[in-house]
Amino acid sequence: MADLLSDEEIEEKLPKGWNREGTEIVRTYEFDSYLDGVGFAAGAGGVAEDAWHHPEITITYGSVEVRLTTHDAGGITENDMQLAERFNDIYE
Ligand SMILES: C[C@H](O)[C@H](O)[C@H]1CNC2=NC(N)=NC(=O)C2=N1
Repeated sequence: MADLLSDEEIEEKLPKGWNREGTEIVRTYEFDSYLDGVGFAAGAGGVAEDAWHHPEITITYGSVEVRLTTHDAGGITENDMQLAERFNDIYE
């Protein structure tokens, strides 16, 4: 199981556009259409399933909020950071 990251490590490792909120890291991705957001969420879901590490995804009109934490560890680990980077790769 991945180890919890320290406060300093979290700040240092946060991928572009992501912020820390307690025991989670969060990013809201903006889209021109609702269905673009749905498509992004579907892709993110596939990447998450491959990684066996699952985010909370909230789809609204024009944006998708993604929240990551490592439930097994009770906080933020390297697994969250790596998946956040992969979500950024899908988006960019
Ligand atoms: C039993 C199963 O391997 C675990 O529940 C996996 C599944 N997906 C997961 N997703 C997240 N975000 N954190 C976990 O600790 C986690 N653990």
